[in-house]
Parts: sequence; structure tokens; C-alpha cells
Amino acid sequence: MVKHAFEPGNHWAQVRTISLRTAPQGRRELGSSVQQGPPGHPARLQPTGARASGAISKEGGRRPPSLLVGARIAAWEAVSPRCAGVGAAGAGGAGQRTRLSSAGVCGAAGDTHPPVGGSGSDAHRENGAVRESCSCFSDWAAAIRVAALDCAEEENHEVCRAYDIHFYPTFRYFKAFTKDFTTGENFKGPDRELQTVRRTMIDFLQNHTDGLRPPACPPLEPVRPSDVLSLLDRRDGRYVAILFENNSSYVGREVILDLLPYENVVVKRVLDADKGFLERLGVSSLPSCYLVYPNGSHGFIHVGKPLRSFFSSYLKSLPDVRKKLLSLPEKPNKAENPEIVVWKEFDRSRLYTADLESGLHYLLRVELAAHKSLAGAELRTLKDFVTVLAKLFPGRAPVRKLLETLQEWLASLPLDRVPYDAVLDLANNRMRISGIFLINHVKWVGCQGSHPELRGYSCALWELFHMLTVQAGTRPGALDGTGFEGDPQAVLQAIRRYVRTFFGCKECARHFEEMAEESLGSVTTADQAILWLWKKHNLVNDRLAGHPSEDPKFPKVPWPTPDLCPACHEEVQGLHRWNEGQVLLFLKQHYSPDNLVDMFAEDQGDAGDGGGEQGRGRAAPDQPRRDQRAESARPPSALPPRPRLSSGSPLGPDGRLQSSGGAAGRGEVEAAVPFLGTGFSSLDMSLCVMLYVASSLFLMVMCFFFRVRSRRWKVRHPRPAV
Ligand SMILES: Cc1cc2nc3c(=O)[nH]c(=O)nc-3n(C[C@H](O)[C@H](O)[C@H](O)COP(=O)(O)OP(=O)(O)OC[C@H]3O[C@@H](n4cnc5c(N)ncnc54)[C@H](O)[C@@H]3O)c2cc1C
Repeated sequence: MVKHAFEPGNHWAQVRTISLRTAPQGRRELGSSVQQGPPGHPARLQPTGARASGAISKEGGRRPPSLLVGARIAAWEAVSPRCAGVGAAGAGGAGQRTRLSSAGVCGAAGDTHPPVGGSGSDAHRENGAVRESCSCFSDWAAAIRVAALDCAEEENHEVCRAYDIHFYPTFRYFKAFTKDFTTGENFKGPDRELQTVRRTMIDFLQNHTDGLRPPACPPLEPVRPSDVLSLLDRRDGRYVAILFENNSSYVGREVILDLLPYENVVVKRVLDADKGFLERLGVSSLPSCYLVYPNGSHGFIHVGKPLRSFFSSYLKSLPDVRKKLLSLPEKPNKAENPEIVVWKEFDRSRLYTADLESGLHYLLRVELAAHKSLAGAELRTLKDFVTVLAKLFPGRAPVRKLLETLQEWLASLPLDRVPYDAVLDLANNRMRISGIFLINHVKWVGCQGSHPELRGYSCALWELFHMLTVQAGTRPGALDGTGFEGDPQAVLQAIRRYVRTFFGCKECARHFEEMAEESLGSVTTADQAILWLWKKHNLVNDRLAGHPSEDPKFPKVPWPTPDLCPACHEEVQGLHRWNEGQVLLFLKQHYSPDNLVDMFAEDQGDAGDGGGEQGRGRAAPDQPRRDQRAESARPPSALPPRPRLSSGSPLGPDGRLQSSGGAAGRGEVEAAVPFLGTGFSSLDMSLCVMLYVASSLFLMVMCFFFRVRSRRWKVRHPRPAV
């Protein structure tokens, strides 16, 4: 996992971008793409040992100024494919190093790449894509390394929770030589443009005290004008590049770091404080670069634009300037692409149980897991959302039962703070013992993307939301007794608060909140709620059309398309118009339980209700399911592998939280292990042992008591000898 590359004590500084995928799948959810969010967000960067994937929100895509680094780990390719080339081709054999060290923060606003064939074109040709486009910071790796971690990947959950990552992208900076565990320093820049990130990295490097500065990091401070003269006289067979710039410029420091892995060249920077000196040297504009050649000749160099990438490219392409072989730590020997996902053919006019259950799994075990404990408004939001889910989710019986139990448990909690592990424990252990469980991995069918970081969770979340509004509209009494009855906005408001509070994609949440603030208040009936969500979803589709997170196989077009619902589309005087009455009918049919297909769901290893039968009608949550008993009776061996269990469980035998201990978070609930594969937590086992010991003691005491009594009796009533 991440530890490998970032173990305390490393002699380089580190920056990690961590994202939650939900990206909108920014890991496939906009997530760990240099990391981000839900799958469904493009670009993939191979992180340090931990799994990275994810999607970047559209907003987080390639467009400055709102360039989102690492919106999901994948920013590397999504942000600038040319940088991916830099990493992969990375100067012979450097591919691994590049993957480990570069998060692909590149191509910042205003950082134009020099054209191949421009200055230094020979070298560009010579070295291919590697040199041509390097505005990334893979070259900085000896001084500061970058890793991306996709918090949407289940195997990264522990790390993401330990580092307290809630949203993506999150940037954390780790100083060199750090000995003890630290969650790092947060990114403090005013925005997340790549250029800002680079500058923050430089500031961070300069903040190291002298003794703790990464040894490979060259001096970044400017040299004094008086030292420049000695540089001009220098003849040690190397080039000396002197960058003149003003105090606020980062160009000099960026070029110094860009040339870090190159030999036969030294880069220095000089500030413009002594104007007279600059005039004497003939410096007419800033920044500009003066070059001292190995033979002692010197003069200004002329590049197309006075930008970092132009200067760096020019210097790298000088004769005899070559890349050094750096020894960086080995990457853990892990298969590159452990899983090859086979495409599943599916029907776009149907909904798939596998998607909804995968979405719920992700929501409960990944998205919520970003919160160590839940309290106050967060807890209320969760309770309301789970209430809506429990009453309206139209899926299979075990999952509905799980949601109902979770809702009852949350409603009965006497505490105002719940450690997340208690929720997890309920979902994983308590339920499982009763044969009620939810798959513990994702398997997308209708939500699968043509690339692993596309679609996924955010798609399933939309489907879930639509199903909830449609269920509320078609089963008016479903929310009776919850406090939401009679409120046509109740479901939308619960969704809105969930998105605002928990959805890992912050940008998505912000947009959604804007739409809700603008018009959700005008919803006065359940049907209007269904249509409101449909319209807003289409607005999002429209906004995202053509963005990097759009799956080319699933273009963002107004939905439903004419082939799905011809009656929904009309033309009035040559202009397209929706027939909203028909749209409403279509939505009620499309998002009805009868349109749910179990195909692929039984592969998820859960207690499917005989899944695999396509298109079987669904019972509404309040209707009994014929096969519920059969599911409960499923033998433990048929259960899917259990995720981490909680020992020290805060749940009492009745499923209630026994004590919060006053403290939030993981410390309250110890990690647990499964015993004998039977579904018992360590708490269960401890209780068994205690009961066993108590019974043994009781039997021994009774035995002793009767023995003493019988002796006394014998003494009092001695038998006459025969
Ligand atoms: C609340 C929310 C807000 C989001 N905001 C952003 C954002 O700001 N930026 C960003 O990059 N990503 C955002 N996303 C993610 C984005 O909307 C998509 O989910 C993602 O790009 C994956 O798209 P997709 O092709 O799977 O289809 P999705 O848009 O996810 O749709 C899933 C399925 O719903 C159906 N559908 C499509 N349109 C409609 C509709 N109008 N009404 C009913 N059903 C429909 C289709 O069957 C489709 O396959 C958001 C996601 C959510 C849940």
C-alpha cells in the first residue's frame, strides 16, 4: 500500500493526493484519479502500491483554470495525456519510477508546451515524447515524490480512513525524514490548479529546515548578483544556466527541479533586486535565461516563450545533457492489472439489481467510511436517508431487510454520536448472522463503463435516487409513520442532504446544491419530485457532455432518448419539446421494481432470491417476498467473503450501541477478525468464553456444596456397621 513508498524516514519529501471515488466515480467516481472520486471519472494514475483508479469530474478535467489535480487518482492521463507519455517512456527503464513518483500534475494554465521541432527539437526527436512534453514533475522525484491513492478502492479504505480523507481530491504533504506516523499537512493553496499545486510543492520543499532538506533537492534560493560573476568564470565542463526573474516568480525554481535528474547542467536563479547589475548584463525582460557553456562562452538563450517548460526543454536538449539514472525504491511487486473486467452485455431499457446493490455497498462501506464517526447534522442526514431507503428501496429481500434493520437501529440510538464502525458492524456482522447481507464488492452491469474509471458508482447513485422518487410517487403510503408522510419534497430533501454531506465528489455536490436551492422549493407533488430530478439530471448530462468523464460508449444526451421513449419527444414548429406527461409515465415504468433485472446479481455471492431470472417482477418493500426464508437458510459457506469485522463491538446483543465511550472514531471500536469463518465477531467469542467459564465455575461450586453437605449428613447420621 501507500506505506511502501512513503514510509517514515524517507529522504525525499512527499505529496499525496488522495481522493474518494465516487467519482462521481471519480474512481470511477471522481476519486483517486490523482485520485478522485467516484468511478466515472477518467484518467488513471498508478499510485504507490495502493490501488488507484477513478474518475475526474468534468470540472476537474483538463481545463484551466479549474484544473483539478487528482480528481480521482487518474488525473495523470486525463489532465494531460502527453504527461502520461513522459511518465511511461521516462528515459529508459524509468517507467516504474515515474509511476511511483508522478501524479501527473501537469499542464497548468499558462504552461504551454513547446512544440516538437521548436527549440531543442533535435533532442525532442531523439528522446521522443519523454522530453517533448514534460511539464509534469516526474523529474522532481528525487526531491519530492507524488503518489495518488484512490479512496474508492476497497483495499485503500483503511489507509484513507487512517489519513482522515473525506473528499477528493485531498492533498497531503509529508516532510522528508518524518519518523513517526503523520497524516501530513493539508494543501493550503487557494485553489487546486496544477500550477498552484506545483508552487505549493516548491514552498513546501523550501520550508524544510536545512538539516531535514531532502539531500537530492538542489538549493532553490536565489544566488546573489556578486556570485553570478564567479559563475560566469566557471569552467568545469558543465553548462550553467542562470535564470533572472522577479521575486514572485517560480520559473527559476521549477526549472531547477526539472533539471534535477540531468547531468552536465546546473541551474541557478537570480532575483531582479539589483537593477543596475541586470542592466550591465543586458537583461531586458524577465524571466530570461543566461547560459554559460562548458567552453566558457556565454550569452542569453532565446526560447519561444519565457515559460518554465520552454526553458526546461531547451536546457534538457543541450548536447551532452543527459538524464542520470536515479535509484528510487522498488515498487511492490504487484500485478499491473490484476483484474480484467469482462464486458457484460446488458439491456439499456432495464435496471440491474447488481448496480443498485453495488451502489448501496459502495455508499455504506466506502462513502460513509470516510467519516470516522457521525454526529449532529451528519447523523440526522444519514438517519433520514436510510429511512427513505428502508421504506422505498425496491430491491431484494435481504437488502431491504438490512436497510430496515439499519434504520430501526439508527432510530433507536440514544446517542448523538455513532462511530462509523458501529454502522459497519451492523451491516457486516449482525445482519450476516441472520443471513441478511449485502454484497461486499462492486459489480457494475448497466453502470459498467468502457474504461474502469468511467461510470460506476455515480451512475448507480442516480438510478437509486430516481428509484426512490418514483417509489414515493407510486406508493403514497410508503413513508407513513416516518415523519415524512405528506411531504412531497421529503425524498428529494433527503437526497439533497445526503449529496451535500456525504457524496465524495464535492464539485458534484456543489452543483446539485445550487440546483436544489434554485428550484426544489417549487416541488409540491410527488410527481413533480420525480420530474424535478429527471430535469436536473438532464441538466447535469448537458453540462458534462464532452467532458473527460463522459464515457464515449454512453454519450451524455437528453434522456430518455427517442428509442427508449418515442412518446416522450415531440416537435413543435421544428423545435424539440418534451411531453412531460409521457416522460412521467416512462420514468414510473423504467424505475419500477418490475423493470429490475437480477441477472448477474447472483454472482455477487449474496443470498440472491434465486437471481438470474431476468426481469422477474419485484415485490414492493412492504410486500412479503416468497423466498425470504430460503435466503436466510443459506449456509455460511455460501456467504461472500466477509469484510473486516469489529471486535470490541459497540453493539449490544439487541443491536444497540452499548456505549460510545464519549470518543468518536475508530479508537472506540477495535478492529475485529472473523472466527472459524462462522460469522462470529470477537465480541461473540468473548461472550462464549465468559459464559463457558461462568458455567464451569458454577458447576464446580455446586459440586463442592453437595459434597460438603453429604459429608455433614454422613457425620450426623452415621450408618451402623453391618
Ligand atoms: C447528484 C449527482 C451530481 C453529479 N454532478 C456531477 C458534476 O457536477 N460533475 C461531474 O463531473 N459529474 C457529476 N456527477 C456524475 C455524473 O452525473 C455521472 O453520474 C457520471 O458522469 C457517469 O455517467 P453515466 O454515463 O453513467 O450516466 P449517469 O448520468 O450517471 O446516469 C445513470 C443512468 O441514469 C439514466 N439517466 C440518464 N439521464 C437521466 C435522467 N435525466 N433522468 C433519469 N434517468 C436518467 C440512464 O439510464 C443512465 O445510464 C454527478 C452525479 C450525481 C449522482
